[in-house]
Amino acid sequence: MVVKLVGKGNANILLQIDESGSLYRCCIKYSNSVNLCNQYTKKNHAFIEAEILPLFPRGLICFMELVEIPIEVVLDVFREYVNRSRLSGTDKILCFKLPNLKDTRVFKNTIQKDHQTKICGNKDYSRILVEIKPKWLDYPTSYCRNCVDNLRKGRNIEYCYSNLLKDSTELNKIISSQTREVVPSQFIEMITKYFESKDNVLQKIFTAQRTVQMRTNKSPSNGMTDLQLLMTLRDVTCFIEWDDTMKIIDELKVNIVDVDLKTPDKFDYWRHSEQLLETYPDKTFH
Ligand SMILES: O=P(O)(O)O[C@@H]1[C@@H](OP(=O)(O)O)[C@H](OP(=O)(O)O)[C@H](O)[C@H](OP(=O)(O)O)[C@H]1OP(=O)(O)O
Ligand SMILES: Nc1ncnc2c1ncn2[C@@H]1O[C@H](COP(=O)(O)OP(=O)(O)OP(=O)(O)O)[C@@H](O)[C@H]1O
Repeated sequence: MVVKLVGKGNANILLQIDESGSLYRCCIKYSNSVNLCNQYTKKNHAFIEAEILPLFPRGLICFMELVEIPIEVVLDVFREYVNRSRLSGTDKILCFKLPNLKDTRVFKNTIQKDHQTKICGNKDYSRILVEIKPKWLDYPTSYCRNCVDNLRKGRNIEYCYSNLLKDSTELNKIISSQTREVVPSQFIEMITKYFESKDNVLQKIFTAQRTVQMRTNKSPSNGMTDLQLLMTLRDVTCFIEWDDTMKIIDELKVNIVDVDLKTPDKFDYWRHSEQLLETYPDKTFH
């Protein structure tokens, strides 16, 4: 099978290399060295097992298996992102094998899309996939970190997932009226019930963020490690899949992805962002 690039972020590419229904998520963080990418992937896997999984109910973090693949298999795509890969003396790529949560052959219709929310549907809208990036649900500032950050980045996003956590009517702003015209009413009913429930994914992420924040306050000596973990929890993506056979909210397929270890070299970026946010004149409170 021809290797296909099915997703790309700042630090990873997602490849389809077989018909198994799985994807291979390869690190491209270190564009000059496959070895460094492999070392990071190994460390990242250990971090996810030791630090992330214990913070969440079983099954909520997307299942990821650490696997090795021969570099030849993916070289054609991979070499566009990681230079000199052949010269690094490495013949294997370490990556995560994970289920494909957004089969683009199925979810062909993009119904709504902005930086924090994507809603896609299959041909007849009997399956709907919602992809969200909720960001900072527990924030230490008096102002809302998400809203002010979106303002300073020039994004016109008029809702906030930290608001949805407190008030389920925020969903009226998140799911647009055009979307409501297209998707089945059963989907709207179920997703509304889901976000009204105390067990929704936002509550779980909030609890994880709060747990780590409190631990940091109690023993600041863990400083950088806990900050890295906290920043990971503030940058996750969630997939929520509905189909028209589902009767109760527990049947929704919910997965959290992108729970990668943040590296200490991001510290200056975080400090700089914090300064920009603190001095940003237009604050939002809720
Ligand atoms: O700090 P922020 O809020 O700007 O978050 C960055 C994200 O910005 P956004 O959420 O889109 O506004 C940013 O997202 P985008 O690239 O803008 O889609 C990344 O997720 C970045 O993480 P990393 O450097 O790829 O590990 C994120 O950096 P981290 O702060 O999570 O390290
Ligand atoms: N399991 C999955 N199945 C299908 N698509 C996925 C899956 N995981 C992620 N994606 C898609 O691939 C894109 C990039 O993947 P990912 O978020 O892992 O990259 P990243 O480099 O970590 O991103 P970022 O730039 O946020 O750091 C995501 O935005 C998402 O749309």
